[in-house]
Amino acid sequence: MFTFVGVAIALLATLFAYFKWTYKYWERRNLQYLEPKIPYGNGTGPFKRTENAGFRFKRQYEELKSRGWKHGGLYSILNPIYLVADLDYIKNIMTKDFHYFTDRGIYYNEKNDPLSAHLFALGGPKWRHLRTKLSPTFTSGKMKQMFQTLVDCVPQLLQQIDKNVPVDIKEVLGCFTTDIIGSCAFGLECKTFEDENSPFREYGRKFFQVSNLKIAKFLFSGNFPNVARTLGVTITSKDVSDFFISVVEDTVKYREKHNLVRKDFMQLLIDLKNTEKEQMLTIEELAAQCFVFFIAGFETSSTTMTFALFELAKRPDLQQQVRDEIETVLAKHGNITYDAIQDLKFMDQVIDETLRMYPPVPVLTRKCVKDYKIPDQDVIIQKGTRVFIPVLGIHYDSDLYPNPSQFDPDRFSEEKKKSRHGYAHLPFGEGPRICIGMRFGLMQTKVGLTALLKNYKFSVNSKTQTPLKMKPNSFILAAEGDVWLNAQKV
Ligand code: HEM
Repeated sequence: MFTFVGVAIALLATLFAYFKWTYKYWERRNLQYLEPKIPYGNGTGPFKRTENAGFRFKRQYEELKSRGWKHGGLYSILNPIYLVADLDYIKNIMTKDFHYFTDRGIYYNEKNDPLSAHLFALGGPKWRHLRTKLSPTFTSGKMKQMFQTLVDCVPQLLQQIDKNVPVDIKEVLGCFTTDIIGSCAFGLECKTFEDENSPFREYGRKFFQVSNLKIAKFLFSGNFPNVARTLGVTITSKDVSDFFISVVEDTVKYREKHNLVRKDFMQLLIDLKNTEKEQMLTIEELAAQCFVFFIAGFETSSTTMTFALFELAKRPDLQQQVRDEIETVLAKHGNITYDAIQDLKFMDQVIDETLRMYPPVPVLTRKCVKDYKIPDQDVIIQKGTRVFIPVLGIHYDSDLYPNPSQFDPDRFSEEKKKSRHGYAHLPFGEGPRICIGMRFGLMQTKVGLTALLKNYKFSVNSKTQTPLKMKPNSFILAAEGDVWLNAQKV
């Protein structure tokens, strides 16, 4: 018994000493750091989350700035994290010196969880190859070709608003973007409005439901990716994975058998699969890319529309300004067309401001892939270090955006945009790893907002809990609970 207690104490003491030694890493590398706590460093454990991680990094950004630091060290369990506050440093990392930071440092496991090996997570030459091949999928020409598919989803959206007043706008818009992405990425009619338990909606929702176990897996695999791979840790649950892989297999088989060609993402991936000889895409790799378009594409745009409508519902004057612009532009173009959407300049400002206050991805990450010397500093970021860019912190920095909690689209007038640092607004990221679907995301957001604001006046219903709270356990910034709006026909 005494021996066991003795061994346990010795082990604990060794572990404690190891943590203490590790937590001197940044000191040894000559970088100021925020004091970590054993065992989670500067983070929180999976079971004590009371806020979205974006807010923690926002506070840490504010802490660095208040100390006059341009950057600083943090720890996630036993791993050093490099947190950047200076916008020029951020520009170097994301763009100028990108070749040192080509990877995102997100865990994936091709063998046990094939859907996790997608463009967002992949690094190195595999990412570069796919990115080059997939980029032509998102040109403005391709967006124009897909435009009608988006517009075709509008009548069901409007029907839903008519049927349900007050309306749970987050849910309705989630269905709208699921239908759009389902059609463009999988070439399928998801019919989520007709069947609220349609598998695309169900599995899409499930992917974003974050349990403590999922957070624990994420924390573990992010910090110890090699051990996690050896242990076969998976991020996508089996039913979600089975569903998406079988949908893709069936669709590819059907199209190839019937020589069916459609103007959608799926087709571009099939072409890639069939034309590439050397680095041919397997069906699983193809499914992973469809999956990421779906996952990255529906929730980001539906939350953006939700937050924009929520803010506009509180400001009838701004709401009317957007409506007036829609009327003028549609009178000129006759209908909701691709070109009409490009002319909605004030709506662009509203969306930019919404994405400033509610960036769906509140923290951006990179992984250093070769030792990098910070310009003008005696600090070297070692290969393998994860780099975090606190987007939410930057977006709420009152030096960049005075009175940051106020919704003010005027901040994004051409003149004001020019007067700010180019990296002060990062809702889509920047550099070669910028969101590949940005054009598509903006297009569906603008189509949805145009259709809704043209036809309805929105106000906040008393069932909505204000001020809005953000989900603590979510990878993206999303409202906790429903967002209920009153909709009155114009
Ligand atoms: C409002 C809508 C959207 C927002 C705010 C958004 C935001 C982002 C952000 C912040 C990143 C990381 C960029 C970086 O690290 O520099 C990203 C990457 C990505 N997004 Fe989006 N996104 C949106 C819509 C979409 C859509 C519609 C799609 C696909 C159809 C998409 C697919 C992707 C993919 C595949 C990546 C990974 C790109 C790479 O690593 O090469 N996103 N997105």
